[in-house]
Amino acid sequence: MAIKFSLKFKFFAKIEGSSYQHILTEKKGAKQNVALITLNRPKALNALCDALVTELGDAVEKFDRDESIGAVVITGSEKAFAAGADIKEMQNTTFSSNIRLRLLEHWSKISQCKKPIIAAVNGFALGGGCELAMMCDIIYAGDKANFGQPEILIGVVPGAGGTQRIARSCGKSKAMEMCLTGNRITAAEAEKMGLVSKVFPAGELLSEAIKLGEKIASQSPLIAQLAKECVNVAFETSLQEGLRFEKKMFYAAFATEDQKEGMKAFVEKRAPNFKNN
Ligand SMILES: CCC/C=C/C(=O)SCCNC(=O)CCNC(=O)[C@H](O)C(C)(C)COP(=O)([O-])OP(=O)([O-])OC[C@H]1O[C@@H](n2cnc3c(N)ncnc32)[C@H](O)[C@@H]1OP(=O)([O-])[O-]
Repeated sequence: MAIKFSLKFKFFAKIEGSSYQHILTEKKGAKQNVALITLNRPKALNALCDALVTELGDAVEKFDRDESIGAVVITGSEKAFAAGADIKEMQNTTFSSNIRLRLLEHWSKISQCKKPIIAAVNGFALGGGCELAMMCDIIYAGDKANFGQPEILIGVVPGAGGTQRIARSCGKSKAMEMCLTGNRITAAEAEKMGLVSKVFPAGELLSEAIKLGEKIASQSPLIAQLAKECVNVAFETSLQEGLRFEKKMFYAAFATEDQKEGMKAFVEKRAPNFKNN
């Protein structure tokens, strides 16, 4: 009985976010349908230590399963979104311990989320921080943000998608320049090269990101999930395969009640009332 109670309590506490040490979680927006996860390790500029990434993965997974949530926002502080993986924690690991302990495997929980994730980036987004932002679906940046893959400066290569995601979304030359020099780019440059969707004054960034989350959360969650999957397929397959996949998803949308409601509402000149069905 006692065991049952404590397990139940632990589960509840985690959902509320109170048991997390390195992140804060809350629900935002007029309908409380946007999850906000704030990286909160200020002394280390939100360096992504193993414990932080484990908590982040756990929170993302829980919000992904929470039917009241339609979009997730991940942010940091005004000084740093995240200054990279934790160098102090990594410095003495070895090739064999990396394999044995499956280093970085749990980072993939973020990109496996079915719901749309928005990165709201102020300050440094370096190394693993830049890679974390790129695991999200949309990046909004504050005007003082800067992005970079400085791994080469400390004798390693990016390990959580930097070489692959920059190359795919911004082309070879930009990816090579960032990964071979470790140079940082400004928010304006990141916007110009398509890494970032929009740039806002730093103080307005979070509210804009939440507003975007609310807009996404007001759509059918079911259809938003399909749309996210379709866009992601573009990064993983040929154009013909991607077009075929998109067409199948388009056909499949007609099996949902939300498609019927969406089109009916258009014809009746009213707002749709999506049921996630
Ligand atoms: C995931 C797969 C592959 C990814 C690999 C990577 O990401 S590799 C990493 C790629 N990233 C990088 O190479 C960037 C490394 N960071 C920097 O270059 C600079 O900190 C800065 C330019 C971001 C800010 O300069 P600033 O003068 O404004 O601030 P400051 O320097 O005084 O820092 C304040 C405190 O934060 C600490 N801390 C900061 N970052 C990390 C970290 N990643 N780790 C641990 N700790 C870190 C710093 O030690 C200090 O604590 P201390 O010693 O006082 O107890």
